[in-house]
Amino acid sequence: MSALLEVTELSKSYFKQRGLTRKKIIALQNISFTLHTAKTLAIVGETGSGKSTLAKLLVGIEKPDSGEIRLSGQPVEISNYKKYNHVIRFIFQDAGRSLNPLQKVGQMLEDVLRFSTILDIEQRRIKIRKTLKQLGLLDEHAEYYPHMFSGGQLQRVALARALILDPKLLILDEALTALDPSLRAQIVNLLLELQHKEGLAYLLITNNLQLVRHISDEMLVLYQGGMADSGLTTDVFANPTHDYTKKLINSAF
Ligand SMILES: Nc1ncnc2c1ncn2[C@@H]1O[C@H](COP(=O)(O)OP(=O)(O)OP(=O)(O)O)[C@@H](O)[C@H]1O
Repeated sequence: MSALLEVTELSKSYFKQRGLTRKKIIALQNISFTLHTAKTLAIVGETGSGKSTLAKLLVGIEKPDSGEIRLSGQPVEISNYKKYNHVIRFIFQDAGRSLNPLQKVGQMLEDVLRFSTILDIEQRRIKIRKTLKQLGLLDEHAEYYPHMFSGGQLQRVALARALILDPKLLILDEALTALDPSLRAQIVNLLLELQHKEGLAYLLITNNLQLVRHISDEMLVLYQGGMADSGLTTDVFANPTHDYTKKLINSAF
């Protein structure tokens, strides 16, 4: 069976203008990993290590300089966003608070379905109700504006927007960081339940090592754009090889 996501030798650099010269910044260098259905891979690393760049390459916001991304065995074509935005969805830090304040939740979900599916109006209505329910929200929440929700409910709404297209992979870029611990625990439980029921895979970008140890099957530690350590989470925690990983683990526990 081929992997859900296979990333091979991915590299990306940026150029920053400094006066008259352009400075090359290597954001990612030769990153490779594999993610299987219903599994969670954590990406950890200090600020500037390339975590967000990796997420941007995976969802097609940025183009790699070299390397390959394969989804279910097929190479991803960055230009064909609509084709695979069903498969990979992205949810970022404070996603709940970045929802359009002037749009009711039902309308927001309706827009996602109208843009990306061929469902008719009745099928869309059913799908919206089903998705809200899946996330522990009510039918009437479709009529709510974002400011009418609590923090935890808002995060669920953001998840509803990400999950309504039945993706196979959800990228969570510091998506749980701003939540208080009890709310985070609730959302983590919900994510694990969805993974179990729907076979969702998660790519979790975070520096919360407790969370990494709790929910990720595998982890990849980035250091200055390169791979410092990678493998089963239990193995990396037990036998970190790179000094940065050792420091990170020591400082967290
Ligand atoms: N659009 C850009 N133009 C120039 N340099 C960039 C750009 N985006 C990222 N970089 C640089 O690439 C490197 C990696 O950045 P990236 O945002 O991926 O790191 P990160 O690990 O996600 O950091 P953080 O945790 O702060 O978000 C950094 O040196 C950053 O300054």
